[in-house]
Amino acid sequence: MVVPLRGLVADSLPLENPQNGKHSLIKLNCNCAPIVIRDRHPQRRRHGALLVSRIQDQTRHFPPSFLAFMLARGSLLQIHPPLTETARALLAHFPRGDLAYHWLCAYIEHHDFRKASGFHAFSIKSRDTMRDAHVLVRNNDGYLDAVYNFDWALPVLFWKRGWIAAYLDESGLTLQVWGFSRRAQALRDLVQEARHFYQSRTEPPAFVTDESASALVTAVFDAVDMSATWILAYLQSQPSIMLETSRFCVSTRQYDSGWATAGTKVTGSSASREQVYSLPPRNGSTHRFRWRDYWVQASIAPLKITIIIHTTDKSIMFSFIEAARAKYIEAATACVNVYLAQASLTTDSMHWGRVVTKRQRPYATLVLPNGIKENLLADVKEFLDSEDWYRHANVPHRRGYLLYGQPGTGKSTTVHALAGELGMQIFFLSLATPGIDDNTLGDLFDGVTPHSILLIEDIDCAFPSRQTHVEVSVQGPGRPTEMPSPRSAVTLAGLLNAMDSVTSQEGRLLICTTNHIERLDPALIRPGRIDVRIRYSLATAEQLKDAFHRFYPCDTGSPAGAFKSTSGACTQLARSEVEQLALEFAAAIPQDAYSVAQIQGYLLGYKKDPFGAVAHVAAWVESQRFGEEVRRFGKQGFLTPEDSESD
Ligand SMILES: Nc1ncnc2c1ncn2[C@@H]1O[C@H](COP(=O)(O)OP(=O)(O)OP(=O)(O)O)[C@@H](O)[C@H]1O
Repeated sequence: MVVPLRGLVADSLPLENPQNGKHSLIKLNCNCAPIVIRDRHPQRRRHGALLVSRIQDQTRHFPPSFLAFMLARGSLLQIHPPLTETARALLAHFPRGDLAYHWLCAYIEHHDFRKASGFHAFSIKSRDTMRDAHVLVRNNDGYLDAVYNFDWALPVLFWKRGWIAAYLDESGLTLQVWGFSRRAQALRDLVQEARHFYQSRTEPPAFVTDESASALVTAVFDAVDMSATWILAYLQSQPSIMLETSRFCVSTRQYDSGWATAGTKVTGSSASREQVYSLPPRNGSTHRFRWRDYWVQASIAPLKITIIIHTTDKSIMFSFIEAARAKYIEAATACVNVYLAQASLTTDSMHWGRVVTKRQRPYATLVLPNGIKENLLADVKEFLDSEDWYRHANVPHRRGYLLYGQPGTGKSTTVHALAGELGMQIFFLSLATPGIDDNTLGDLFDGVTPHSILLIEDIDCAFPSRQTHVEVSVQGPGRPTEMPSPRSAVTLAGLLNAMDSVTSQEGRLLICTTNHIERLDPALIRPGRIDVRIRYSLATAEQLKDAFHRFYPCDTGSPAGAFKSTSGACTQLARSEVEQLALEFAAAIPQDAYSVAQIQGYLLGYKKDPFGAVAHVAAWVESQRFGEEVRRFGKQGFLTPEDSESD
């Protein structure tokens, strides 16, 4: 039998009888010549003839490339016999990037691969280089897995309650469904099945680009925004990310708490102590991982992180972000994150960038005169709890504190301990940081997140106050006559503006520290800007005793609890003994003469030896006095500007 069908290329192909699965050879002799079908079985010969006539009939529904393909691979000859004249194809188009497009592509690729014959086209790569892997063949032997990339240059024909032809072009995926009836149902079933397959598959879906992911829920996180920090930390906690990538970025720098505690922390031992290093996701990398029931793709670029979740349900993205945030906060509760101002890579602006993580310092370890730390804590708590009151009273929900006094008296330590106690983060601002001026200062104030502390240390160093200008310019001989030049590009007016800014975050605490309150402009510390001032003095007798107790706890569980006795043996001291020693220690040191930092420095020389600390303290005090004398004596000939200021 000869059927004329021009323009198609074919050869000897097997014909499968769908009834019994048996094959017979059909000779298609084409090449612009009539097709010849040879089969000894009259039934099948008739069937073959019918098929070929259908080919002609359906030609208008198929793109030429599809027809060529079907003949080339023999798929067309597998068409089920009950295809009749009345059968018409149902056409369904799935635009590129639509979610159903992803389901169907993945489903067809997966299933077609499973029953692949020699006519299928695949490109095969090692897993390491894959960008759009469709079918992974796992070896689990530690070597790279093979990846078969389905080649969509050729259309696919398969049976699913009806014959379905699928082909891809620029616009998306087109399906043609044939059957006597219920073609729409066949299509619906296919889409549904593909969806289930997609959701439950264990292999990651193909990488998607921004355009092809238009239907998927996508979120972009600005690298300088705090949320990017949560996401990065969260990504690092996903073990599958670590499995998939073989290119690591290794860091011994202590990133933020999330990264340090997020599960992929790697520790290696050095001779003396354990070194911790982390493997943060690399810039320029893209990762796919399973999150709950969804596939997530994360692309990390220098300026942004893009998260694409294979779903159309926005609430899944919100849950993802919330999970990242919660995990970050949970990890951060054991630490205090200190954010530092950083210049932007692209613009002239500054933002809160680098994060330094500090171990929490228990608030109880603060050694301050009676009531100071308790009052401060109560005041801050009251402020944080009275947001509603501030709103109703139309007062900006902000509070300013000034901690002032001698160096080493615990001002910075207080802020650190307070942040740890209340689970707050610190935004540390040094007004002398290059790049910070009146313009960028406002952005930094605005960028402080609610429920955080904005800490400006040594606020007096940034610019001399109006009073200081006068004082310094009337100094006598031997003193610097010119005004000290400002060390910050920020002006007093700029700082006052930033403090008063209406856009500045609500619920933030501003804490400034200074060693020289007298140098501050009164406008800077007026109520409304600075509401509470706390003076830090040199150690009182009470603080001396407290400092001693902190060094030599009576708690048996504490690693610092075993001490050398007078005989040199290791022993545990009774509370009464420590109290007695603390009294002796405090009595030997003059009050208001030394900072807690100085006392701490002395006690560090007697870490396990409270008796030694008490025995040698008088000599230490004497040596300090002597040192002071020498310093004064030396001043006659070697007076420095710093010395003159401290006088
Ligand atoms: N009141 C204190 N309570 C507990 N520790 C203190 C206290 N004062 C000082 N220290 C200890 O001394 C060291 C220096 O303290 P800190 O930096 O808080 O002082 P400071 O007043 O901020 O000094 P500066 O004005 O020079 O910045 C810290 O390690 C801290 O442990």
